[in-house]
Amino acid sequence: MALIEVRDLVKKFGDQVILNGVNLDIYEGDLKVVMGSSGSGKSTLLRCLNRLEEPTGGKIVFRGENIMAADVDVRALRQSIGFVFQQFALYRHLSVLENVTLALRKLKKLPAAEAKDKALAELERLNMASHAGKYPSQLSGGQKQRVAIARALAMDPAVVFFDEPTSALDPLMTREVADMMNRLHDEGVTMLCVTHDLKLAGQISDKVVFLDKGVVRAEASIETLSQDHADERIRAFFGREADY
Ligand SMILES: Nc1ncnc2c1ncn2[C@@H]1O[C@H](COP(=O)(O)OP(=O)(O)OP(=O)(O)O)[C@@H](O)[C@H]1O
Repeated sequence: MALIEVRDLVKKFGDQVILNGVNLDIYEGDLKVVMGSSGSGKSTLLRCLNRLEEPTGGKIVFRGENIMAADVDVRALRQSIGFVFQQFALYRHLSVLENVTLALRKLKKLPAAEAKDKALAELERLNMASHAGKYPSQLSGGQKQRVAIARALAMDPAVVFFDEPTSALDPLMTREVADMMNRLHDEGVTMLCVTHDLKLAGQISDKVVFLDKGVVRAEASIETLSQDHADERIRAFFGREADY
């Protein structure tokens, strides 16, 4: 059984149809990448999956539970989904360690010492423990993103969502984040990443989902999508300067 099953998902804003029947399965251990042109609804899809947006129709089943049901525990749902954003979303006035500890104290209600140990272990996992006492302004973009990933993982989520995690990063730092995501994939962490960064997609995933005009148009390797796909528009989209 898939960890997340998306069936015929529809999302409209007024009479603008953004998602028009999306079908997608995410299995435990997947590192799945969703690509699509700007405005194709990638972020909206992620936001429907953790109920930050109210879907207009269709079905989302998460760990066997219909999360569109009226009585779903949205707080618990959000706690089981880690989120990593383009702009890192770290608190500037808190140290790296405090940034990772905060949610463990506030949401998981861990005692201070336990929260600190857990946070340090996650920072260690992301090769960031030696930076624990620094502030975000003292870190490179790639390092900030690794702290954001450590913070997401510290909550022991069932899946981590990434929304354009490398948009603010140069190619070297993108590689750094991609390497880390690959390592987490090897460790069995389930991840769903939306991006328009072909480099990142090529570095982290052998299967890419193409979202176009509100539906999943194709799911295949970038090589297949760029070279062999029958739809010329898909070949053109994935055939862009792909020097990954
Ligand atoms: N709260 C909202 N109200 C109205 N329209 C919205 C809202 N959120 C998103 N949209 C519209 O939905 C469409 C899809 O937006 P979304 O951010 O999901 O696309 P995207 O594929 O993630 O784009 P990008 O790659 O540019 O981030 C856009 O046309 C956007 O203007």
